Amino acid sequence: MAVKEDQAAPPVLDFSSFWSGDSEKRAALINALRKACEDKGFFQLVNHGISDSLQRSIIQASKDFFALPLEEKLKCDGAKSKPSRRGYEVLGAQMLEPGSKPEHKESFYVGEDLPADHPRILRGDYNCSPNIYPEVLGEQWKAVTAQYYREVVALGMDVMRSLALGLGLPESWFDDFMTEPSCTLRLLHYPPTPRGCDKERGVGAHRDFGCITLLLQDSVGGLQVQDETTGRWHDVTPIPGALVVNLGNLMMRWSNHHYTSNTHRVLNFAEQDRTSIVLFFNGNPEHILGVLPGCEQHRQNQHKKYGPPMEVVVEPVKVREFLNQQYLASYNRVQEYKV
Ligand SMILES: O=C(O)CCC(=O)C(=O)O
Ligand SMILES: [Fe+2]
Repeated sequence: MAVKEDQAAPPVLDFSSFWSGDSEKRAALINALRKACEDKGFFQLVNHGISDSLQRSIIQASKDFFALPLEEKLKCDGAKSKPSRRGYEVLGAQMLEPGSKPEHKESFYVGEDLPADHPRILRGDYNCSPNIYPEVLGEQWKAVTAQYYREVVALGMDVMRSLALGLGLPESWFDDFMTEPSCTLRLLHYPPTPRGCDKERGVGAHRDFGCITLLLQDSVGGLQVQDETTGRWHDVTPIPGALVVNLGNLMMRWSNHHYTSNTHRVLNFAEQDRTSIVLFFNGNPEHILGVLPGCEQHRQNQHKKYGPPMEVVVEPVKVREFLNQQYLASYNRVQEYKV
């Protein structure tokens, strides 16, 4: 395991202990996960079961797509498929940090691969639309994204089971919530972030909206997590083969701030392009969020002085409403942006 020089950087945890028959190792992992979730809600997982070759393939698939001419990418323009975001999204479409500039990233959204006549699509379920694929890249591209999607969603479910144990709940506690989960895979391309204006961002400072995020990054770097006590930014250094996992606001709210989401951003100040593959794991959109058992007492996060304001809301809310409000705000900011 890599020795980290930066003590504030997210811990690196070996997820194979979750599946091992060794109960001591498993308990030690659950304990380390719990601490990370209470502290910054950020950790890196190694030995998580997604093969190096699938990781290489999905990174390459992403690079192949973004290398296409703009007119080809625009054939996959997903702007019409809102609120189920699918397909290509141009540079500068989103703004997560109020007061920054529209973000210097382009992306491609992929959801569960359902046929157009699937009952969930016909019913108009939240985040259910047919995927849009770049025909020019053929069937193999589609197969790679679908396989990565399936494997990372399955891993997300096991991470949720480990988080349940960390909260003192049965391993299967989230299983109902995870039936027909609403998940979105986002391929992200960051050209070098322009210099010369301190408002430029690859992704502006934000906390994630949903339940958990599983992120595969290439070796370029640029992801930073904030110490919300001091305001200082710490690099989340790429570790070959590792997945960065972080908790979103949904998990923070549901756990009444026992588990926390944390502010992060991307500044690609390298001279090269950066690729990341992000899975937003959100659970069933119709699920109603109350407060998790054992978390009834609100946990004060008074040490958090930086980052977006943190509302403490306890009225039950549906997953899809909770997510939608946050997505809309991040896109509306670009509409309201004045140069
Ligand atoms: O690309 C990354 O490393 C992070 C992206 C991110 O934070 C997000 O999309 O929410
Ligand atoms: Fe994020």
